[in-house]
Amino acid sequence: MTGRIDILGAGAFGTALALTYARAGHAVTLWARDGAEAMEAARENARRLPGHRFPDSLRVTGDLGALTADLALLALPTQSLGPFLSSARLRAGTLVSCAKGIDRDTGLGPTALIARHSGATPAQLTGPSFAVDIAAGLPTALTLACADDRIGAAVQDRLSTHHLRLYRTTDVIGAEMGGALKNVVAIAAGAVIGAGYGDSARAALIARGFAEMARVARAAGAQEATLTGLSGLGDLVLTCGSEKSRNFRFGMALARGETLGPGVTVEGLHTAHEIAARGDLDTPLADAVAALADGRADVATIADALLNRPLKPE
Ligand SMILES: NC(=O)C1=CN([C@@H]2O[C@H](COP(=O)(O)OP(=O)(O)OC[C@H]3O[C@@H](n4cnc5c(N)ncnc54)[C@H](OP(=O)(O)O)[C@@H]3O)[C@@H](O)[C@H]2O)C=CC1
Ligand SMILES: O=C(CO)COP(=O)(O)O
Repeated sequence: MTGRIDILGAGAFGTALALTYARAGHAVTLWARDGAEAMEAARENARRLPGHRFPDSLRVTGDLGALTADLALLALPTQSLGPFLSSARLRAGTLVSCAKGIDRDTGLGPTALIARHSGATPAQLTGPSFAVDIAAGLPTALTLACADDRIGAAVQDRLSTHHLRLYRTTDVIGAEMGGALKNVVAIAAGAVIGAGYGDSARAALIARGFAEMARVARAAGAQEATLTGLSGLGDLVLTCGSEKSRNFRFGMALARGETLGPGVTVEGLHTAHEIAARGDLDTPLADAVAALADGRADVATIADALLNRPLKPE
């Protein structure tokens, strides 16, 4: 079934989804805070996702008042979501967040932010998917999480395409936590590779990182099946194994004493600080990523500390 879909946030991911749904026959309106007219004229997002011509059924606007679809996707970074939602007064009945993080001001995930700031039904779209892969039309599978399974099923149906296959869950916390926490492990994995510790060390880090993810997510109420699914393990494997990931590249850069350019979204940095600041669980990787990013320790010191921890059962 095709229809109208609004997408807020013309970054790499919002643009990739807009291309996908417009190609599938939906009438898509993509909202950008800056540069909407230029994108509309060029029929391309040259800054965030170059090389993909917009289909005729995709239009770009800078006017929130032009958004009238009953279903809207929010493709903004997590830290922008709360302030944006509190001022935007969106009219869609269902708001689907695509953000992978935890809000540092409130400690809330994206769907709780939606519930706090709007009357819409919140849902979360998450899982292993690089914007460039989706834009290229490569096969992708994601998780659509919605506490209301009837609405979730309708959204799953509407947002699935031939190349973009959505699975469904009502475990919103599990889906959100998997997406947020895998970014922290990806930064650590990037640091391992950037420091030259090799593929075996990265594999160990991914496995121990998954144990840490599961510990934190379970404490928040996540279900096991969600953690081992696309939104948890699936996205962890993708993000820790590819230099297409900004979180992974950020970790590599940190280990080498370099920086990424300005304006690059690195969600895992905020999530690491949030988890480390909570301090209520054993989270050595989140603590290490926060310390590395703050310049409180270098990679060699952190690796030594992790390796010198008391031996224990797996
Ligand atoms: N890229 C990917 O492969 C994937 C990304 N995601 C998730 O999607 C979310 C967005 O990421 P992505 O699109 O890649 O990020 P980008 O950095 O490519 O784009 C972020 C977009 O958000 C806009 N934005 C930032 N702050 C605000 C604000 N306060 N108000 C309005 N607009 C704002 C930016 O506008 P401007 O251009 O003007 O700065 C930009 O268009 C993240 O949570 C990410 O984890 C999920 C799956 C895959
Ligand atoms: O979430 C992603 C892939 O699923 C994108 O990862 P990065 O934000 O690290 O680029």
